[in-house]
Amino acid sequence: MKVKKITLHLIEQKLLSPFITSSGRVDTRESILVELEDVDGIVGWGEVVAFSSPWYTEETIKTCWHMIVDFLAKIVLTETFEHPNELRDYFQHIRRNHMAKAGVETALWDLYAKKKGVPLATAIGGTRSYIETGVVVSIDSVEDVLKKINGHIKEGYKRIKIKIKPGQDYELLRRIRNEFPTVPLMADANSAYTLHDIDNLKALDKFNLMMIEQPLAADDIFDHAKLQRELHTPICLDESITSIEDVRKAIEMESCRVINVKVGRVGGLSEAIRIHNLCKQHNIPVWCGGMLEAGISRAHNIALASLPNFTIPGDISASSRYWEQDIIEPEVIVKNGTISVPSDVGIGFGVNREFIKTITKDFTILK
Ligand SMILES: O=C(O)CCC(=O)c1ccccc1C(=O)O
Ligand SMILES: [Mg+2]
Repeated sequence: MKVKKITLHLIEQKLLSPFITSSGRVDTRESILVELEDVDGIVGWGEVVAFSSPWYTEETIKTCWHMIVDFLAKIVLTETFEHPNELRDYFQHIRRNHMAKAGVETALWDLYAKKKGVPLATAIGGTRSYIETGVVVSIDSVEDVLKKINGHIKEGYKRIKIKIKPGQDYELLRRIRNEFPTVPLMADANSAYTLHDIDNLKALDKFNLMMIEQPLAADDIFDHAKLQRELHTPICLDESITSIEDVRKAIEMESCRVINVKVGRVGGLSEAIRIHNLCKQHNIPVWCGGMLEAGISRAHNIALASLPNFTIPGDISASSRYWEQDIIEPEVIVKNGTISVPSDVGIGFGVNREFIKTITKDFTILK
């Protein structure tokens, strides 16, 4: 593959409803769409999933724009690639900046699959034609959380994830379990607790949660190992896992029993696949996390979740969960809690350029 042109599209869309976690709130969502065009005129699409402010990781839309324009683009435009895995080595001397790298790398994967004439899911070794999926309810009043859960169960989602924080945990979960005693349920704390809260966290064991996601600090695997020894509920790591090396250490230390894989957080699909493979060897189930994304990242997630060790429904909801209109065609629909893995080449969805134009705030062309 020889890329001759990179177009970055900075888009902004309003979420249908604000998304609130213990560490941040999102009302409008900026994203960078990465369009790679090769010498034969074939186009691959990626999406940078960083937020406008650094509440979830240290990256922002602006740092990603800077990284791609000033460092990553040059590598992609200079080198010739046989396979997208090679990009990982070229990017190695640039530290971190995983979401910027992933935006470019996933576009190269789409291009690669299109040139091979196969769906992206096939190109990465996916084995499922349908994926099971869950949905996330953000922090809200107990009454509204119960109402939303009820709606999502009716929509068919296979698993409900709620956001918790100190003071909005025990009572909320008690009320949820009262009304929905058997629904597959998990809680995501986005690092809102410390080991001082250990008794409060142990008290949540009785709600039969599938897992508790990232209770402790975003860069920690040491305290999580201590906590996991005290909890019956499996811990799932999200923020703490930024690479396969983090996974190796977390498994060895027994810091968690489940891992949330996000392509952007770990720097691309190649790293996500390696993480999937390592977890499979160690019988650690994985699931695909979400980033309130637009359709291109959603399509990459669907392909990723078709790998065999993605055995737990992920945060890959329907386009209509967050958007009035998605940037891809057709939009992603959830039927009986499942999404079908597309059989068209590459990401398997069309990209709606006309709609993208109407939500574009800035763009740049790099050659
Ligand atoms: O539905 C989604 O896209 C995922 C929602 C979600 O939980 C989330 C959204 C943005 C940033 C971090 C997280 C998280 O998994 O912690
Ligand atoms: Mg999380």
